[in-house]
Amino acid sequence: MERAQLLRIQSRLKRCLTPAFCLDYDGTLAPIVTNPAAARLPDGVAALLQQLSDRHPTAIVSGRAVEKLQAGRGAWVDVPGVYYAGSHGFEIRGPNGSQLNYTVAAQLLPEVRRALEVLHAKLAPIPGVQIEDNKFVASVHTRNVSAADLPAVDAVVNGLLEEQPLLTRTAGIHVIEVRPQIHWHKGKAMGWLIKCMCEMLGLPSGADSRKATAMPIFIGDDVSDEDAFAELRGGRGIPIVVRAEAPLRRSTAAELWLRDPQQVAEFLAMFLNS
Ligand SMILES: O=P(O)(O)OC[C@H]1O[C@H](O[C@H]2O[C@H](CO)[C@@H](O)[C@H](O)[C@H]2O)[C@H](O)[C@@H](O)[C@@H]1O
Repeated sequence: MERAQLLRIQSRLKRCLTPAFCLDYDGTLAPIVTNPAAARLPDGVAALLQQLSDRHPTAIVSGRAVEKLQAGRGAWVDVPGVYYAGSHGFEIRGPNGSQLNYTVAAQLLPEVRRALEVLHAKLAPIPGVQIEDNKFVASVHTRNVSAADLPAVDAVVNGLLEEQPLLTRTAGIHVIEVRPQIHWHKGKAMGWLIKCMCEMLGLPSGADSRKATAMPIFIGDDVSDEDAFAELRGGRGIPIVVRAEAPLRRSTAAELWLRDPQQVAEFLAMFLNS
């Protein structure tokens, strides 16, 4: 990260007690891989998250279902002090053993289950399609689908939404996602999480005092992260996009830039050495 960017961060952090880290998973902490089921944290990153969460409020805000990330056999993050907002924020959980367990739009879960069944049945004939169950979100991966077949995938998803208007579609990197149609996203989830983290850590948590308490640092690489970046513009936080190339100003609401997950890890490590 350039010196000018670091100075901007330092001057914003001077106005509050602590940074609050909200970190996307795929493409931010874990490098992008062709098989969505194989995306894992690089060596050392779980330890880094542990140390970070010992000192500062720290959360993973991801499109993945919380179960895949949080704890237990085979969980991909499994760091005791970390908070989670999974399924793009539809499910929020506190660290292992905490009581915080909040879901948004639980009444639409049966709709998402039904959508998964329909997608499996109708997309099975199209080579390369992978369907991932992210609990509140049905993710249709198109990375391995030929360009000629993409319109057919689109048509199936649009047909499904005609039958299930309580759901909507969003787009990510080679993925179409079907989720509840309500005004909730990573940005809203981040705001709620920070309030909860301040409360649980005994930090001032009222709407006004929070501004001087926790300064959100959101790092993400994907379309859904833009909702969180937008909430933090204008000094309300530190929105950082992860991209291989420096982003054009209009292509993101983020104000700062890191190149890849390795730079993200280096950036986070800085907060342990300062
Ligand atoms: O919010 P995130 O944690 O970034 O999750 C967004 C989506 O990430 C995953 O898909 C992406 O990463 C895969 C593994 O590197 C890659 O194969 C895929 O093409 C990317 O779109 C995840 O599988 C999705 O369910 C998430 O919504």
